[in-house]
This record gives sequence, C-alpha cells and structure tokens, in this order.
Amino acid sequence: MAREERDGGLAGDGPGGAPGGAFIEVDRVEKVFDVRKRTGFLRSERRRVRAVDALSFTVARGEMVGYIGPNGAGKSTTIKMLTGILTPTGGRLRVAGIDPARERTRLAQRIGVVFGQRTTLWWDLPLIDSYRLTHRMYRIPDARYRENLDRCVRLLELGDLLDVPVRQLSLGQRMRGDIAAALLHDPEVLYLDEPTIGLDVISKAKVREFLRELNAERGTTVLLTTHDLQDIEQLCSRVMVIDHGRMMYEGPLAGLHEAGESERTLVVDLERELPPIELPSARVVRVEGPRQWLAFPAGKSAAPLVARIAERYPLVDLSVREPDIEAVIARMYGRPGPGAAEGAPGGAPEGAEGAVSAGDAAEGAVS
Ligand SMILES: Nc1ncnc2c1ncn2[C@@H]1O[C@H](COP(=O)(O)OP(=O)(O)OP(=O)(O)O)[C@@H](O)[C@H]1O
Repeated sequence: MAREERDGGLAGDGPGGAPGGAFIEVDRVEKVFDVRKRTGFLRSERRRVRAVDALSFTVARGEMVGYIGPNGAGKSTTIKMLTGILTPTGGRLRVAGIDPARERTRLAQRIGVVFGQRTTLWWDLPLIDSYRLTHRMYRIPDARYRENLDRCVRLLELGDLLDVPVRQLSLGQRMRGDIAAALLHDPEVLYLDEPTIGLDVISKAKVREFLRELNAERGTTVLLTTHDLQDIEQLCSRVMVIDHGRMMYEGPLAGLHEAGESERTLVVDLERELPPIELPSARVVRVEGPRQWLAFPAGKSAAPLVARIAERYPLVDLSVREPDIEAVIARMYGRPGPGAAEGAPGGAPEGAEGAVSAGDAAEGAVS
C-alpha cells in the first residue's frame, strides 16, 4: 500500500516513476579516479583510473538483474554512483527519476543496499536495536515499520536472533539481519553486493528464496552483484557483464554460457578404477584412480547425465562444479583465465571453488 501511495506521487518523475518503464537509467556514464602514486622519495606521479567507461544500461521496475564482472571491473563504483556516494565524471544517471548525486537523501528513502562483506548493523548491540535505530533514522511510520519487521523476521527466520548482539551472529545469520535492515523502509530498489558470499548451502537457499518472494510479492527491483553464477541462475532474468568499466554482455545467463562456451564439471567417484566414461553429452577431462571429471555445457541440466551414469556405472558419489565468472569471461574474450595454465588433460575443469557436494547436486542440476 505504501508503495502505491508513493508511486502515485511519482507521476511527474518521468520514466523512473512509470510502471514498467526504465527505473534505473545509466546513459554513457563514466567515472575517472585521479590516483597519486609515489614513484620515489618526495616524488609522485598522477595516474587516471577509468573505473567506469561510457557505460549504458537500463533496469525496468520490478526486474531482477545480475551485475557481474571480474575483480576491478567497476561494479562497486557503479553501485556507489547509483546510491549517490560517488559522483560520475560524465554521462547521465537516474534512479526512480532522481539524480543520485544531487539528491542523495531523497533517494535514500527509496533504495536499500546490502554489502555482503560489510555490515550496516551495530556490532555490539542486539540485532533489534539496529532495527530500532533504522526506524528512527529513516523516519519510518510506526505501522509500516512493524509490518515490515514482522514480515522480515518471519521470512528470514530472525525471531530467535533479535536479542543477540550482532557480533555473536554467524555469517549467514548476520547476512539475513542485514537484508532485513535494508528493507525496513520499504525500498523500491535493492542493491545487493555479494549477498551469498561465504554462506553455506542452506543459508544461500534461504536468502535466495527470500529475494525471490520479495521480488514476486512486492515488485522490488533488484540489482545483484555476485561471483556466484547460481545466484544469477536462480534469481535473475537477465545478466549484465562489465569488464574494464565497459558493458561486455547483456542478456540471459544461458546466452552468456553460450558466448563463453562455459562448462560445468561433474566429479564422479566410481567403485573402482575404470576406463574413461563414454557418454555423448559429456567428455572426460581427467581421471585419477576411481575418480573422473566430466565437462558438460553449463547451460544444460546435469540431471540426465547423472541418471545415465548411475544406470551404467558403479557410482559411489558425485558433485557438480560450477564455472566461475572470471573463467567464463576469460573464455568469452579470449584472455587467459585464472588458473588457465593449470593443466588437466583436455582443459582444466573450471571453478573448483564453486564445488557443491553430492547432496547439493540438485542445486547444480537446476537449469
Ligand atoms: N576510490 C578509488 N580511488 C581510486 N581508484 C579506485 C577507487 N575505487 C575504485 N577504484 C579503481 O576502479 C576500478 C574499479 O573498481 P571497483 O571497486 O568498482 O571494481 P569491482 O568490479 O567492484 O571489483 P571487485 O569485484 O573486486 O569488488 C579498479 O581499478 C579500482 O582500483
């Protein structure tokens, strides 16, 4: 209800206020940092870092979009410009019709931000105290605060944690606490920077489920920065990839996998050492005793492959390894990717970090 009231007042805000129109507009935006680097005793050199370079994109109201790229690509700089923390050195930027750099305070009422690696919660205070402070800081009407708090506590399972000091919370609990804090003032857009980093599989699933519901029920626009392609796969209809501050790809995740010819890896443990598994839909890239690594296209489901192996081979265990974003982008643009020199026969399996256990194979199988 609160949103409808505010939307009504937005009619004059241009496209940012129009339902279905561009809610976030980034038009040839650039950000150049002047960096001073010491080159010797009493000597320094000025260097210009172009963190964002003629970047253009739009996000429609209610869209959930993945915003990805390798380290140093310019993602955080973009988000900081979208919140008004940084001012662009060129181009035009609007969020809900508002110029973030000029009207940061007005915009703050309409956006929420979650940084996975930093908390906005008060470290030494019980969780509920941070929420009470947010209530006052944002001047949230009492009824709306209570309604949003109840909803977040229920859906994010925070009931038993409200009286616990933030420093005693686990990473997953703290992350859920942070997400709730960002939503108490009912923002229309949520920027999430690595919201699932370091979380276990169950916590990741909870966070993703909550975000899905938030988007479906409230129509919250979400811009999601992550290194976990599963976040994108499960949440976003579209992905934008930047590198060196420039847009490199915009479209569905499947298209990114196709463009990067990325592959997932199925790690199969057999009862005993056997010749390489022969299947038309996958190729064995490594064999070590009874363990075999099979590469298959990342855009495809692992389920049929797993079923066929289980049918024909003495299977003990298996896990699915996801390609990592750096490797996908490196393949796409022909750059040597991380770990490219490490040789497994037929090409190194990508993204060992993205490994999921056999119990999580279902997560890997969703496509
Ligand atoms: N305040 C700053 N002063 C100078 N250079 C900066 C500043 N902030 C960012 N940069 C530079 O701008 C570039 C983009 O950085 P940014 O933090 O936006 O990348 P990122 O995509 O968020 O990376 P990561 O995934 O590692 O967080 C990098 O070269 C970085 O060193």
